[in-house]
Amino acid sequence: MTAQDAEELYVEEALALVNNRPGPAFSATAQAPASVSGTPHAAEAPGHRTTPWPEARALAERAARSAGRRAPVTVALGDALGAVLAEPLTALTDLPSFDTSAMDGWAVAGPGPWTVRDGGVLAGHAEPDRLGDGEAAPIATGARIPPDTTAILRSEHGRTDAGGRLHATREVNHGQDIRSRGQECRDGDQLLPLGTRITPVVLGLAAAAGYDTVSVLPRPRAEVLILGDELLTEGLPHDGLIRDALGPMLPSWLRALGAEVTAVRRLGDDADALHEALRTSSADLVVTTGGTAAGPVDHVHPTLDRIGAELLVDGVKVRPGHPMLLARIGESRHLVGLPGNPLAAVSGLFTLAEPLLRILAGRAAPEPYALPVREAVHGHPYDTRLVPVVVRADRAVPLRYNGPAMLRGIAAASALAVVPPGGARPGENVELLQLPWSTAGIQVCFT
Ligand SMILES: Nc1nc2c(c(=O)[nH]1)N[C@H]1C(S)=C(S)[C@@H](COP(=O)(O)OP(=O)(O)OC[C@H]3O[C@@H](n4cnc5c(N)ncnc54)[C@H](O)[C@@H]3O)O[C@H]1N2
Ligand code: MOO
Repeated sequence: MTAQDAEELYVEEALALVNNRPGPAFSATAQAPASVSGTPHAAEAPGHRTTPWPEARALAERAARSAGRRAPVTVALGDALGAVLAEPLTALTDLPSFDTSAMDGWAVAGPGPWTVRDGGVLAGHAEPDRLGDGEAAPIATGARIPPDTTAILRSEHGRTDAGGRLHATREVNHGQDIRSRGQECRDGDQLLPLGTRITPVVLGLAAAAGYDTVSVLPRPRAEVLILGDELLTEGLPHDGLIRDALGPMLPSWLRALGAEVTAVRRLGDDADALHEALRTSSADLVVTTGGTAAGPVDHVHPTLDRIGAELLVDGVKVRPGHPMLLARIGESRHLVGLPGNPLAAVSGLFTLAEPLLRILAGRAAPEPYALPVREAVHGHPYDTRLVPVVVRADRAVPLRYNGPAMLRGIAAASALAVVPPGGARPGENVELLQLPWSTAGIQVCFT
């Protein structure tokens, strides 16, 4: 271990300990460990060869762009949620497609009182008979308007007299409560531009506008390889073995980022199995967990070397997660190596997987979002920190239990705060990376 490694490990440990001292939930202590000052450091630690955090994200975007534009695919509406429109959504019909009643009541012709015709008009029925002047017909919301109707009288605004004639209890304006054909759009109008993310509402609009299928950008296919002999898939930890926390977490997270997850495989610490998996995978993105550091069974680097991969990012100036990596492993195919520590893996998801998948999936970048921190947040001397926070009264409140191996903080968080080297003072604005499912977020989609 070099002196620099020792210092970095010390800083990590110190930060985790400081944040884990007993205290009220959702509070961060303002007390810094002895070696970590709150003063921003512009300088880098000597010998640092890793990529600055913003640059790592830009490199991941660039890697995805280099993969080229993928041919659109046609999918049934039921399979389109979360995908991105490859063509503008153009109305295939007028909406409404016929003049229709906006209310339950009577279709009336001319001024009242009216003679009420026998037999009402219901939604989905054939075109009703023309109304004569002074005539009314009971009508349901969504039913076709009889020709020569001048207004709809709501059921609560009409009464019939002893002679069966209908009187209005309110003034009746010409055309009232008639939704006329084409009010929302005309056949051929552009409803949504190319590149729109398909939300549940977009599915509804597409169906209303006559679509059975839509043309979308194909979802990038992602395969997850979980490395580590120490991992259990069930039961309690025992004898130095621990539960795999990433296998249950990553597939749905990757889907939320726009990927189709084709496989989740557990390979242990077997270098040949990893080699074979990388050699034979056809996924656009392979995500590995663990094995990124330089330990005796950390096989990711040697295996990338063995398959002739090009390392685009080899370590990032971010805590946690600094050993994360990005490599090109084939024509338009990439690998993101997430560190094994679970919060470090989350950091890798935000730093490398999110930008890469966002560009591959054709999604728009999230709007930059910043809030003041409620209290001081310690910084790393040289690296960016990603710290789980909750938003309370327009302040980002740092959470405890934010050590690299911990998920307890982020499980309660709505965002990760991007804390610059040197830290953030109380009230200082910090960028927030929203969790895809956070209530304040706009990107909730797990399919
Ligand atoms: N000499 C050094 N050692 C380490 C450094 C370093 O700079 N020099 N960095 C440390 C940091 S920071 C991290 S992060 C880890 C990254 O290690 P790896 O990516 O090689 O991950 P592993 O060694 O396989 O595992 C680390 C840790 O995480 C646990 N783990 C792994 N997979 C899972 C999983 N699916 N679910 C839950 N926990 C998992 C594993 O048991 C280890 O405890 O390296 C440090 N070392
Ligand atoms: O700090 Mo490591 O980067 O534990 O994630």
